[in-house]
Amino acid sequence: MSSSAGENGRLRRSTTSCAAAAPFSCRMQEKVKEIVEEHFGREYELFTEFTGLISWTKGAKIGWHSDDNRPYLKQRHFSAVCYLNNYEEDFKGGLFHFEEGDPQTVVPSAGTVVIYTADEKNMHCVDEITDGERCTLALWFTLNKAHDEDEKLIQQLSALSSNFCGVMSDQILEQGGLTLGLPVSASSIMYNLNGSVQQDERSDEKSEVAEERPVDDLRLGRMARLGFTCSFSSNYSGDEQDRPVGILYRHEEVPCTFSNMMHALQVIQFHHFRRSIMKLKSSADAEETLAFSKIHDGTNRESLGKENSPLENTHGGTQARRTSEAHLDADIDVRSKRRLAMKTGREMQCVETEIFEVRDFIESWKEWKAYSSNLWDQVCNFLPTWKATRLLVNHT
Ligand SMILES: O=C(O)CCC(=O)C(=O)O
Ligand SMILES: [Fe+2]
Repeated sequence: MSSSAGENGRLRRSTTSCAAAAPFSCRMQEKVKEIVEEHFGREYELFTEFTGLISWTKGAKIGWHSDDNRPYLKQRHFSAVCYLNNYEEDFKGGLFHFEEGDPQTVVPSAGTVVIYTADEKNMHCVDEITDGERCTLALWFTLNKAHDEDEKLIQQLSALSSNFCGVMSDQILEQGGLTLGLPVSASSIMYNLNGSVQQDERSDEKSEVAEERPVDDLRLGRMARLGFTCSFSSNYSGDEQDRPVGILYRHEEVPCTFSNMMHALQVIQFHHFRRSIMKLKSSADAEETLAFSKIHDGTNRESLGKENSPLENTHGGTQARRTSEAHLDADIDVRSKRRLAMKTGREMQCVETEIFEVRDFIESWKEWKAYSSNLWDQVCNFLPTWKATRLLVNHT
């Protein structure tokens, strides 16, 4: 880990590994808090006021502001933004700038954390995202214990567990218990950084409406990005947040039911994530197969050149290309060839993401259920300790 202190009490710190990739990481939170405490000489004095996993997509930006620039944000004393992916590689635009001092510009890269005081000494902005998705974990810290987000979460989980204590986690999930109980993140209220009108009131500059239709509800907005919409049962009279929903993928009904919108979004996002992992694995397999085939028949794929790549052939190539493919055919089976195409062909990759298999989605739905059921068991397990210490600490 390297770090350098700048003027204005800022620190920019880079880690060599990306611990931030773990989505629900208390450890990450604690680590960042320690860094902030140490840098600002506030050891053991800070409480986490807000943690948000934030996705910035095309059109999103934030103008010059300080992070405490509203009366209801005055409890924010220190800010930390952890970058979870890479400028230029994963998204375009989205540079972070301080109005003055050093460093003036921060180039987001996975594992880098920028920390600064939340007051007007550190006015900053983020350039518009012009392509891709920029992912960050934003944290604000406070000296005021009354604004400790851990304590609020513990209270909510306690209330939930007292309703469902002793009930099988599976049944809780069936009734929507877990998704109902987990707090709707503040980010769904504060941020809708999808290129539609920016809802963050802290910024005086509103971003332009991009070509996407403005979606007020972040959950619906995120579903829409992945091709899904919600269908609501008409005969429901309860709280809107708890309304059971069905989903459609590109107007086709998906045969799964969800306790509420949040639950649907969780499964959809998990499915998306699971598919991307599967793709990565497949392409790694294909690479291995290819390497094996090179050893086996002495073919050097590089020397075949782009014209001769098997990918070209999947798009209907010339006879010459086919000949090269036939050469490779000796060792690469049809499945591996498809995988290889997925890895090397951007065009092909796009086509692949369009393919939606209901059976695959149901698999994700089941896996998510098992995951959240396990998570619930852990919450129940740790809750007594959390309540006693009034702190969510990592027990693993
Ligand atoms: O994502 C960033 O780089 C900074 C975000 C920011 O300034 C904010 O959320 O207040
Ligand atoms: Fe900010």
